[in-house]
Amino acid sequence: MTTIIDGNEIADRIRAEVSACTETLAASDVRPGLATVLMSDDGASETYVSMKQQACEETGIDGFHHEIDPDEPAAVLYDRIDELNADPTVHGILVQMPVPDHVDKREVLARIDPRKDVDGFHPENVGRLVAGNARFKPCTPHGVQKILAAEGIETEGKDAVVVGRSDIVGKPMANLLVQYGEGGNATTTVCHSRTRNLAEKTRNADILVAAAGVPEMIDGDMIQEGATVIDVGINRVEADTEKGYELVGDVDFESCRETAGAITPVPGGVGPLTIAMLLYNTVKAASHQSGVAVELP
Ligand SMILES: Nc1nc(=O)c2c([nH]1)NC[C@@H]1CN(c3ccc(C(=O)N[C@@H](CCC(=O)O)C(=O)O)cc3)C=[N+]21
Repeated sequence: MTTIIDGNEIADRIRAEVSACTETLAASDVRPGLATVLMSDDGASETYVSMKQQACEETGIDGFHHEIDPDEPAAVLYDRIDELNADPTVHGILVQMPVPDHVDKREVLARIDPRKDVDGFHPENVGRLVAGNARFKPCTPHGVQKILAAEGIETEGKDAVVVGRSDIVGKPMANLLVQYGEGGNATTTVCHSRTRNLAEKTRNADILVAAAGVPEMIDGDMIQEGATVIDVGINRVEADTEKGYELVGDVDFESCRETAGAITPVPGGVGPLTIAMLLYNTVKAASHQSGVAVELP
């Protein structure tokens, strides 16, 4: 029997734990604050940012939302980041990606105070993660680790294959899987657009993480019987629905569901965990900055 992993349920449990932490902080008059900055007209980005703000409200986190017209010069965004860095009510800062072409993405990531970098994308935090001393684990890969733990899926000694090498998912995911300790110790392979004989690699995976951003690229004959299949892809594809699109993952769910031992759906799989781990990192940031201890799992 294939397990269809319920990401919403796992995320709800983590959100309850985060709420307990915000109560602990509130008892010391600390209210965690998360600033989100959107410099884009993209509909999907708007949806995701508003979901993050909603999630903050539900867990006792102050959400501060900032919108910058995508036609403004890059300096407007840089100045806003400087202001948020200096604002003591803001413990976490998230600049929604992608930013417009005339904005230097690397400058954005490097400019955020690394102690407020709840995405974990600042070079200092990337370095710490790789060194096995993470401050903030990037939300999506951290969420995948939480899914594996919640489902009792051991990673130690397993063959893990990550498809995709992005800075926000593929690279940190592979790093976490290969590291010493819980949720790590896997023999990890990273595949990407230049990989030869991809199916040969993916068929070797006990744990397959699909994060290439290519709709339904992983099909049933590319996976091993009983594999754990984690689908990080969230692709809007045109469809005859009310909204004019539907969400599909990087995994062809129907063709994989029989063969897989466990599989995450899209939506309702990894996505909700990404948001839960953002709340988690925000509470962690507030705890560090205020010196009030919390017990995050
Ligand atoms: N600095 C930055 N940090 C991010 O974490 C970040 C970002 N930029 N840019 C865009 C991506 C995308 N992202 C998602 C988070 C949750 C869902 C999510 O919860 N999805 C729901 C469905 C949502 C829907 O219905 O559209 C699900 O999968 O069940 C999706 C996408 C965070 N991102």
